[in-house]
Parts: sequence; C-alpha cells; structure tokens
Amino acid sequence: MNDNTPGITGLILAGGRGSRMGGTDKGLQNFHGLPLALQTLMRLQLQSTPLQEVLINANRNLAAYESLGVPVWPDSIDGFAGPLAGFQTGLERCETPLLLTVPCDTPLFPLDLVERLYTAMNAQDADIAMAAAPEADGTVRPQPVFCLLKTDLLESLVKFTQGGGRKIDAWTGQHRCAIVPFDLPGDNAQAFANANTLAELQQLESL
Ligand SMILES: Nc1nc2c(ncn2[C@@H]2O[C@H](COP(=O)(O)OP(=O)(O)OP(=O)(O)O)[C@@H](O)[C@H]2O)c(=O)[nH]1
Ligand SMILES: [Mg+2]
Repeated sequence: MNDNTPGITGLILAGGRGSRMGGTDKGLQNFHGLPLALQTLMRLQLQSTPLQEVLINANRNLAAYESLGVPVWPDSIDGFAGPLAGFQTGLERCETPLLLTVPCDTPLFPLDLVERLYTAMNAQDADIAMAAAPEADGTVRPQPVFCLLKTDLLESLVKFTQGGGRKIDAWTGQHRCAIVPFDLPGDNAQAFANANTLAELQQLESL
C-alpha cells in the first residue's frame, strides 16, 4: 500500500442459504469460538494491504451481524439469487473505487490476498482480479467469490443480473479478468478450504 493505492472496501459474503449446513446462517456458526463472519472480519483487518472499510452482506439475522460493528446490507435482488447478488449489493454500497469480496465460510484465506489481487489487477490492467487455488483433488481452479472488482462495473452487473444471469464466471468473462494463482511454494494449500457442511467446519478447526 502506498499513497497511490486507491481505497478498497472489503465485502463479507454471508447472504447464502447454507443449505448444506442444514439451512443455518453460516456466518453465525462458530469457528474456534467466534462467529465465522467475525473471524472473516478479523482476517480482513489483518491484511498486508489495509482496507478502507468493511461491509457485511447478509440476508438473515441482520441484528446479529450488525453487532459485529460494521455496516450490514441485505441483497438488493430478492430470492437468494446467489453470490452475484452479494457482489451487486457491495458495488452499490461501497464508496471506494475498488471492492474486495470474500465468502464467510473460508476463514483461513491468505493474509496477502488483497495485496496479490491488487498487484495483478494493475500489472494486467484488468477490471477484475480473481484468486485461483488448489481444491481437494489438487487441481488449481478459480475461486470466484474471492474477487477484487472495479466499482464502476456496477452498471454491467445490474444489466447481467436483470437479464437473469447468475453465474459469476459468465459475468466476469465479459471483462478483463486477471486470474491470480495462490499455489506458490510457501502458500498454505488449505487457505481456500471452505466449510459447506458442519463436518467440513469441524475439519477446518482441526487444521
Ligand atoms: N448475497 C448472497 N450471497 C450468497 C447467496 N448464495 C450464496 N452466497 C454466498 O456465496 C458464498 C459461496 O456460497 P456457498 O458456499 O454455496 O454458500 P451457501 O449458499 O450459503 O451454501 P449452500 O446453500 O449449502 O450452497 C458464501 O459466502 C455465501 O454466503 C445469495 O443468494 N446471496
Ligand atoms: Mg462455500
């Protein structure tokens, strides 16, 4: 971060149904004794490149999320339309030129996430920078909910969702998107492990 770095807002995506976790509000499930959304917030605050602000996107239990001390915004699109509804809400609400999205169910994400996405966005003159990391089978795949986005993409996203679009990669594919691999020597292979079920959450706690 230097004086030329534009402001970046972090957005915690906690607006899903949590259906694989029995319909629970995942961001409020405890991880090492604290709600996942709070663990995510703390990890954003520890980033090597500081964020200007953090917002939470949630659709249930809004008061519980508000108690974490940052602004909370529900989806502006009805009906649990998926993570892109969260992206849209973040782009509508953020007051900085850049928005970083992270899901609430991946509490070990890298501490240099913002730094590496921002560096790649600049180096490749991209509008979006998206993390890529090894999955359980070892194959490196895009992690589309970990995205750094230019805020002026809002108009494009509104158009896409209004046309019924729901798939992140179908939308990001319309723009110049830098894919940023996090599988370098020294990177933690578990950094992008996410907890979709209670068993996965317990497994993550044992890492
Ligand atoms: N705002 C918003 N975020 C969503 C929505 N659906 C999923 N997400 C978020 O996208 C990220 C990845 O989604 P999943 O891991 O599939 O989470 P989920 O939808 O809560 O869980 P499942 O219902 O089990 O798929 C999580 O951070 C979710 O909170 C939605 O309809 N709106
Ligand atoms: Mg998930």
